[in-house]
Amino acid sequence: MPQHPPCLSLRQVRYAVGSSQRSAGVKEILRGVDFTARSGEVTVLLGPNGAGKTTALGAAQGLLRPSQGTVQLLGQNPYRAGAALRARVGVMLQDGGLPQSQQPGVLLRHVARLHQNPWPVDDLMERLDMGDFMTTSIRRLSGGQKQRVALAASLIGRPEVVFLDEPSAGLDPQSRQMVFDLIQHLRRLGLGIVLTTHLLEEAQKLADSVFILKDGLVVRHGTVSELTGDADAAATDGAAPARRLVFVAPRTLTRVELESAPLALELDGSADNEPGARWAASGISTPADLSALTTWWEQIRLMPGEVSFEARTLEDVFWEVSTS
Ligand SMILES: Nc1ncnc2c1ncn2[C@@H]1O[C@H](COP(=O)(O)OP(=O)(O)OP(=O)(O)O)[C@@H](O)[C@H]1O
Repeated sequence: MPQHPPCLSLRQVRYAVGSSQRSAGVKEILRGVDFTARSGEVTVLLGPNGAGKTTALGAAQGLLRPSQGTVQLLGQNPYRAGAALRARVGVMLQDGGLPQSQQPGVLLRHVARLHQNPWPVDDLMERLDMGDFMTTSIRRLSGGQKQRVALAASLIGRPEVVFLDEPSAGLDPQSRQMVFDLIQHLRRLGLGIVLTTHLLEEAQKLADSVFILKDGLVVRHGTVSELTGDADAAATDGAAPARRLVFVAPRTLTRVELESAPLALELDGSADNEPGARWAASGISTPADLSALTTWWEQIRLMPGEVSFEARTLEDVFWEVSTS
């Protein structure tokens, strides 16, 4: 399948603060970041607190000037570009960036008038179910309502690229689904969507491509399947990164039985080794590992109930990266 064209690229971007003259010295926040986002795709930037996500997005939007490296946003250097480029880019401001005394309807109609071909306010209002609070001042809105106003404001100018910072933080499941649907719609329209989130389940569902940042460097990137190992498994002879298998033991396992297990076993959410306890076997990456486990069940005459195989998730990958 042909790849979509890049709408944003960071190449070996470094960003340092401080001065060698000061006692604190120079602190390098970005240490050579490579990042690409494509039109018609959702690109998710993940990373633990302090990894450098906000700084990288600041460089991507032209708010910061990298100490080294290049940034191209819609083919231009965003730090040098003027209003014409800014009109083609949407940025979702966090709550603090919204004018608190305004009503959402007044704000969105005002912003719409600043653009040549704005997204119809009524359509956005409907897609984000904002009808009930369009005439309430922003100050009085709930956190989730403010989130939706901020999202609508970032889209009203029909940008080609949109930066969404935690777009569904604090939303109830119904509102979150609306935001999901809107993001899918934006993707179909061909926008480049750059998203940061701490909700890894959301990232897993939405992302075409994921970049994980740690200590100012991209430590992993790829599609969700590539990162969780599904793609490897399909491409090779079935070997994949280690997974977990959870089973319910209908009886207590003896110490001797546990010691003879071919793989590391641990209780999974059950407090005691008693009938009905859930056990997890980790480190399963080949059919031979599975076979060793079933052979062991046969040897100890155990017929487990509820066997389930847990696929690796983006959350597993994130934890591996964060704790390594
Ligand atoms: N101007 C600055 N001066 C000194 N340190 C800074 C500056 N800007 C950022 N930092 C530090 O750089 C690191 C990366 O910050 P950044 O805000 O980019 O991280 P983040 O990944 O967005 O974190 P979070 O998930 O907590 O928002 C942090 O340790 C932060 O304290």
